[in-house]
Amino acid sequence: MASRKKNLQGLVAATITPMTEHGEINLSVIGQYVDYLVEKQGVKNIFVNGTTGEGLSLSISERRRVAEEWVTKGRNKLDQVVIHVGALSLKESQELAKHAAEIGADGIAVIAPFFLKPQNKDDLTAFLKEVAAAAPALPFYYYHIPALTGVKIRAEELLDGIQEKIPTFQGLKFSDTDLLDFGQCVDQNRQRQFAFLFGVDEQLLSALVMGATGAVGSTYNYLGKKTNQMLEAYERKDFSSALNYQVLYSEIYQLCDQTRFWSVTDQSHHDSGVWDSNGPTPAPTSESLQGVY
Ligand SMILES: CC(=O)N[C@H](C=O)[C@@H](O)[C@H](O)[C@H](O)CO
Ligand SMILES: CC(=O)C(=O)O
Repeated sequence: MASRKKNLQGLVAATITPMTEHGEINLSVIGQYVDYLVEKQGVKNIFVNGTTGEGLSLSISERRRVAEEWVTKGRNKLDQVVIHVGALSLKESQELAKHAAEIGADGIAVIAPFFLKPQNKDDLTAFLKEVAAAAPALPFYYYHIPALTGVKIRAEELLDGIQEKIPTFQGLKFSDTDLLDFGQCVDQNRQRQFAFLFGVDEQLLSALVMGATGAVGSTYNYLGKKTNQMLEAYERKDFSSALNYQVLYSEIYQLCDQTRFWSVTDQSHHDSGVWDSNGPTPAPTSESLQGVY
């Protein structure tokens, strides 16, 4: 069984992967990055090697080293470190899951295989189950991001009966704008203590209404403090203040137009003195995530 740590809740920053100007992972700034998130942004949970961290553009060995460094530097400072271990190869995904358990991560997350894709819920569940089984003591999160994986199986359908197949299943990271699907996931699993982590930062307020228990996102790297204020406003039912915070995101969105969200995170870390330069990204592409959803 998964160790029943307290549920993952609140904000989770999807970390970017620092690189040197020569295209090597730059582990040396991760300690400062941890301190910055905790002290300046009030964010104590992280999601490593995901979309923002460009985990799928890193080699397996790089992913292992990055994960290890975050866990080591986050010890006694961060609440939870979740490692994304999804890969096209089941064996690689299992290797990363096992490694996450060995280094003492707090959970693993997996996206759907996105080239030769599972065609139905049973295929997808079978893949996830095999990965989860490689780390039987770690909480397991399914990372639903259909706009990027192309796997459109509804999360609500996937979650139906999932705990019988995957006993370590502990939650969903939902990166999609289909709030009907998200709301149904929450509603149909009220008896289970799953984490429902929303992943479209600019729509978080709407997802809170639908029952989100937390959020994972790239913008919490630099808007963590502000978003925590939005969560507090929501808690005290001050919806007009909460909305003001959410509206801020449309400005960020404009800033990100024609660029990559990584660049914005990188620039904010640069301005805050977390590092001098992030250098190139792992894959020499210029793809922008603007308009993914
Ligand atoms: C595709 C992508 O990167 N999604 C991130 C997490 O799921 C979000 O944090 C977005 O970066 C953010 O919501 C802006 O669209
Ligand atoms: C946002 C997020 O969760 C990711 O970058 O994977």
